[in-house]
Amino acid sequence: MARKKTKKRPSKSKAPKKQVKLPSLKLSRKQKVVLGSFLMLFGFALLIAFSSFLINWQIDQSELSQLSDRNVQTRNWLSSFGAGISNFFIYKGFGVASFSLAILTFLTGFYLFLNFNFQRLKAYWFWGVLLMVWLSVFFGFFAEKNAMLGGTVGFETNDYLQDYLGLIGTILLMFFLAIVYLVFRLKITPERISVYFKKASSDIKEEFASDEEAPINTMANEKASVKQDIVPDSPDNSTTEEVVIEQQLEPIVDEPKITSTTIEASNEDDISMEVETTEEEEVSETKANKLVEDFGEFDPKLELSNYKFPTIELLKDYSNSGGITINQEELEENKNKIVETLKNYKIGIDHIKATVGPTVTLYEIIPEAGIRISKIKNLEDDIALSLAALGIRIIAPIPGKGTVGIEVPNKNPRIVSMRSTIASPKFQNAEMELPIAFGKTISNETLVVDLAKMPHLLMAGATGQGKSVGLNAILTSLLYKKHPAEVKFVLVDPKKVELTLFNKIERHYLAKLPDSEDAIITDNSKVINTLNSLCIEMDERYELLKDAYVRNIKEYNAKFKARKLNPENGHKFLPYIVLVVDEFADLIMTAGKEVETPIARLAQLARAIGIHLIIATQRPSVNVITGMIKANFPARIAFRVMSKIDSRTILDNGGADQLIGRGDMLYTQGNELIRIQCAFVDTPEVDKICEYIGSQKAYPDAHKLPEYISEDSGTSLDIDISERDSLFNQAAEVLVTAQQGSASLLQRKLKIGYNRAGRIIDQLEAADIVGPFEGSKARQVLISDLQSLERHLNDEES
Ligand SMILES: Nc1ncnc2c1ncn2[C@@H]1O[C@H](COP(=O)(O)OP(=O)(O)OP(=O)(O)O)[C@@H](O)[C@H]1O
Repeated sequence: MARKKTKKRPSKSKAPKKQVKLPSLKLSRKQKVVLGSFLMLFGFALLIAFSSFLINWQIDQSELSQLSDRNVQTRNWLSSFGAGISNFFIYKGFGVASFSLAILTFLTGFYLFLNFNFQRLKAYWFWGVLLMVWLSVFFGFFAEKNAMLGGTVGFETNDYLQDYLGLIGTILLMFFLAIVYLVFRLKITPERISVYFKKASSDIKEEFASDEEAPINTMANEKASVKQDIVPDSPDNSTTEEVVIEQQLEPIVDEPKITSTTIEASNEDDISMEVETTEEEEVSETKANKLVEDFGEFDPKLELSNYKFPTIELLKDYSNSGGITINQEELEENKNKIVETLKNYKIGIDHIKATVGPTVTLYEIIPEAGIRISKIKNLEDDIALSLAALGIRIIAPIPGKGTVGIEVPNKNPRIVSMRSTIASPKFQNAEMELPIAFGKTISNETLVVDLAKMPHLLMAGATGQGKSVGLNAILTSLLYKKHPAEVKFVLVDPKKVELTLFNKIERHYLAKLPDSEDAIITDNSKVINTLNSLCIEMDERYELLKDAYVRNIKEYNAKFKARKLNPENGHKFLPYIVLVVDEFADLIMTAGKEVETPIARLAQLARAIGIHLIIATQRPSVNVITGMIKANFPARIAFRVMSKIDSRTILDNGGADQLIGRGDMLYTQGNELIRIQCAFVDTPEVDKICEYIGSQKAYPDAHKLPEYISEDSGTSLDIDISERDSLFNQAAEVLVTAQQGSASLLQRKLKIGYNRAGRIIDQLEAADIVGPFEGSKARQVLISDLQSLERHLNDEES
């Protein structure tokens, strides 16, 4: 199997190289302008020549053989040149379909002139040329009436096809090719056509309905549409093209239904009484189903529907730097050494088996009957010393197997390329929320894990042992699998160099505070605001989940996609948020508790609502990785560390001090330790990926995190009664009457948005009217009735 793979690789890598070479012909901006102008004018000239050829070709034809003669006069508007080139393309070539060549040439010039991304142009050429050939063959059917229509290519190809397939066969083939074009290029499918017709008919019905009952315009008849201006990402951003995307977000009516009955008076003295019962309508399944039927499921990716995931060719193939070579001599030598060493300690071996990994080989030993494994375990250090090689790790016993494992580093370690892990079927077919391809295990299997299940990751390793490469591997994995609508990164990089490359994908994948300029946070003091803002985001998301009666982000998003949640009530599609903190030790040293508290809070609570933390540190000392942090980060990665103590701090186990560095790592998700060779992704590769993503159409701005007002200014705002929301008193009355401290109740009763309701709740908390946030439960209301509320507010004012 492994051999097959290595054989395939060279052929795979050859094909893309050809593709990459084409655009690598780098032109300066000036050259592009000159060449672009030339091509535009040339395209225009072709258009003129072709048009005039259609009118004058019969007259000019006799002159064609003597075009080089200066005295020969042609009728073509571009004279001999026009007549010659048109004859070549139209008469001898593709007939009238050749006009597409003129248009494509013009377009190429236009793209060069304005320095647009060539990605789309390639598609124009591909489909344009195909369409030209098809049209030419199609017009070949009419060659007898007008030979000019299909040109020689059209006529000959048509003739050739008819000889083999007959007229009907050729027509069927052409029809089939037309379908292929419609489906792949114009994306026309039966479902789309039926949705279009259904929408048209419902629009007409609505039109009639609104004419008849114009005044009773209920919410259900209104259509909420999201309009978004998208700035195309030309490298210099000099031009702005406005694209309007409309997505039907029809609200689901959940207004209370009021029914009233009247109890008539039985005799004259009696008074009749009207009884009103209010019944809250449930979110109707059928209504949501109908919306899904009409408009399809909500598609969060629609805004960037043309987004293309980075291609595997952007990653380098390191497979030639070694391949899996089984060095028999080395294996034999190590085996003998192990057998001899153990013999010195009077441990006999029954059976020994070797598994060759990318950087280390695992020798699995079954000791002779009667030898207790605990004996080997006690001799662990002595055996390691006797084998005298860096990176030896003894696992006694291997969990679940009852054998003893000795890991010995290979003389020629192999680089595990990111390309090979990304291309592995395990990663490609991973049905995970946030799949990460870490690298390869000792048995050469790609290890793919779900960050969403971890749910947070702690990473440690001495300097230069592969931590930054590891972080890049994680981020790269997510970039290869997740659409910009599905995941956002918050990057904290005090070293200011490691993560800056990701700046290029700011408007696709990064999230930042509303008032900050840079998405990547390099200033420690700003980290505190961001962490607190994430806590607010977390609280808001919990409220949304509670309103939607779901337990986690996955269920919430599924419900939102099925159009069962009303965007008018603040519901929205929630992307996952991955917070990456490089050099956590540095942060703790400068900011201390202020950072630790929100991190611990996020780590404790954020798993259900899709915020995941990855924290990396060089110094895994106990004052950096405190008990509170450790307790909430069950998933840990250790690259090589300098001491056994460090290894114990990070893994609760030794072993990380025995690693060999360069991406050799131990991974645990709470139970056993797995030794992995981390996938290697170099800075230029990450740069290329970011460049590829960054050059595509983006969102107008980075994803906005909620605004965080730091504590000092926050309390002054709350204490300052004059700055309270104008609906503050009304809101207090609503909550005290209902005895329920929920933002969604305020939204419904006061008809306000989610953010405003959240702000009012905060002000109510500051005024001691409602209690603090309690996770999934509603807040407690601290005042029992309206009279007490009035007294409370009066006391405050005086
Ligand atoms: N997975 C890997 N495979 C092969 N070589 C690696 C791997 N990871 C790291 N290396 C090698 O180790 C070098 C240092 O790695 P890296 O920059 O990730 O270290 P670091 O732990 O982040 O160091 P620092 O903490 O100082 O930033 C790399 O330049 C590379 O040559």
